Amino acid sequence: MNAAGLGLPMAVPDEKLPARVRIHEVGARDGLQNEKAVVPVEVKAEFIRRLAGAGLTTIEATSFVHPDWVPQLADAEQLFPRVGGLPVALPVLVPNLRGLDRALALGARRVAVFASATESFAKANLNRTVDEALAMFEPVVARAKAEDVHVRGYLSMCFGDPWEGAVPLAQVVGVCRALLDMGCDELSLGDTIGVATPGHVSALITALADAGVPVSALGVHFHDTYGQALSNTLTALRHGVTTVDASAGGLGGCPYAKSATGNLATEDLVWMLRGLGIDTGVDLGRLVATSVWMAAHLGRPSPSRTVRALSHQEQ
Ligand SMILES: CC(C)(COP(=O)([O-])OP(=O)([O-])OC[C@H]1O[C@@H](n2cnc3c(N)ncnc32)[C@H](O)[C@@H]1OP(=O)([O-])[O-])[C@@H](O)C(=O)NCCC(=O)NCCSC(=O)C[C@@](C)(O)CC(=O)[O-]
Repeated sequence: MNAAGLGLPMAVPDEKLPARVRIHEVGARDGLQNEKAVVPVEVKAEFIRRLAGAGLTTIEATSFVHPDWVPQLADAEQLFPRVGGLPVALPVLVPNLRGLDRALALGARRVAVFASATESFAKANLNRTVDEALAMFEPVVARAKAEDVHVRGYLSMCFGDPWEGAVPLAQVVGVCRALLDMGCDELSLGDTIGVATPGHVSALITALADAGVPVSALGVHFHDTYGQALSNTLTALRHGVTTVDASAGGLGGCPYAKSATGNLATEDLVWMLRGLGIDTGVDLGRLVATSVWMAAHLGRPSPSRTVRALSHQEQ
């Protein structure tokens, strides 16, 4: 499948949009953690190699969490050495010092802690209150920074929570500030259940900026439950955000959040950005082929509209 020569629309220059966007690819971690079947480690490694071959430069590889909590990623020790030598950034999730030790022992240079804006999700995902989870992350971030390891701070349920409903902006801003103050290099604003709309995205980024959070430190992480992920992304870009999380083929969800569906598909994102003349360095044809290949392993078609449109003869 070759996406070249498809008559892509001409880009109209828009000075509010960035010239380049960094895609933080989460398919191998956020995507595969939610699959019922455990994908064999060699297939995961090949997935990551193919994603790198398609031009993605930040590929979240796996999680060093308790294997009983996320059995789909229990093979982190086997996976990381298989891909660690790739010339791309390979962040991994670590909830605590035990997870950080495991990741550092294998040479990980980028880690992510994952906080929640709500008490319900903190309890479901980490068996902790919001404050207890932040206390658990503090020594993780301190040790990672001491070792010159880059730290991302995820913040889940920024726009709505399946148990608590609407999440006040001030609550989100407070946890973002705590993550930055403990030393996180960047934040990822998670719409874990995909309920955000563009006005809400605008309101949150404005509230964060008003609280002194630099927009350059923000990434966005949208799920596409209500079909809003691209509109939300465009809104974030207009506010100056240049890091966008996406999952190849739209794989994903979260095992500890009721109603979380797939992430924004990387192909859908790349299609939109190309149309806007925004550089990502991604070869869309190779990426689509990768998602078609992974869909075959999972035994079902990719939910990504772009994958379906560009590969209808192959699925
Ligand atoms: C944090 C814990 C461990 C607390 O779970 P806990 O049960 O409270 O654990 P604990 O601290 O009481 O320890 C119990 C045992 O687990 C061991 N243990 C403790 N930590 C580890 C570790 N890292 N690796 C291996 N073993 C570990 C520890 O050593 C101990 O072993 P024992 O002494 O009894 O033999 C657990 O809740 C957990 O692993 N949670 C992870 C959940 C998860 O990964 N969720 C998905 C990622 S978040 C997400 O997807 C959202 C995101 C990021 O995409 C953004 C968005 O969309 O919003």
